[in-house]
Amino acid sequence: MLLALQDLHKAYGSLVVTDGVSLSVTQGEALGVIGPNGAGKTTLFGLITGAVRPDAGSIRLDGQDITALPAAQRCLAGICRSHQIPHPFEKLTVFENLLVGACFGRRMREADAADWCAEVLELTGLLPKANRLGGSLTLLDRKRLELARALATRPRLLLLDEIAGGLTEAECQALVGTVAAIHRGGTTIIWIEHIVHALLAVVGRLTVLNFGRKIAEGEARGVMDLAEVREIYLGSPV
Ligand SMILES: Nc1ncnc2c1ncn2[C@@H]1O[C@H](COP(=O)(O)OP(=O)(O)OP(=O)(O)O)[C@@H](O)[C@H]1O
Repeated sequence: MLLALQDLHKAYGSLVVTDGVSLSVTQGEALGVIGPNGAGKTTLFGLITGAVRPDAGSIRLDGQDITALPAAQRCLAGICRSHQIPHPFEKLTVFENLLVGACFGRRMREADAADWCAEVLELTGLLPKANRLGGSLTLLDRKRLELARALATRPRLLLLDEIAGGLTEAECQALVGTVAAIHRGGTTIIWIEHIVHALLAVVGRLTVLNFGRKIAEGEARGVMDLAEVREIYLGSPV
């Protein structure tokens, strides 16, 4: 098992955001996470990356307890995420943005980092924009850069937070192709996404959260067909 979350709890005051969530991801798997706004999906990524400390429960990577490991150490261990709202280093070029990930997020030597970042630029379609400033990009390219920066850290476990939102259908399809290629390359992925058809093109398994609880999990299309999921998530009782 690559990642195992056991009975995680997190509350902000009286607001319970993560309520006894357990889940496991095997090496090479692609898992989708869906749920209504405020269900606790992004908080789950915070817990996995170390930005958010759980009130109770444990997180294991490769069987090792990393619950108390700081975020930077988890990145070095191979866990990296993208954020829902891209925040590139606006005054650095696209290539430099990636170098930061490779050199500081993974401590690659500069020459290795440059080679790897060139590969990531190619994979994410950003090669023609390598010398553009991060702050000058369109939404699609900012989203690509957000994904590319995470990838630059050479993660074993890549966490994607709503990367398809706000894109046109053609842009969304292009992004799906990129994520599928990353997955085929052997990277384990957990993807939070509201654009369900994009998610289903890549993930084999789905976890559904509602009010901080896991309410369903299993083979992706089977989960989407569950009456409870359709009612809670799609607002359409069957
Ligand atoms: N640092 C914080 N302090 C207080 N409340 C928080 C904090 N972080 C998240 N919350 C609250 O926790 C709840 C879950 O937030 P979270 O962002 O995890 O949900 P989500 O499922 O990712 O939602 P969305 O689909 O809208 O991104 C929300 O009600 C949010 O306002």
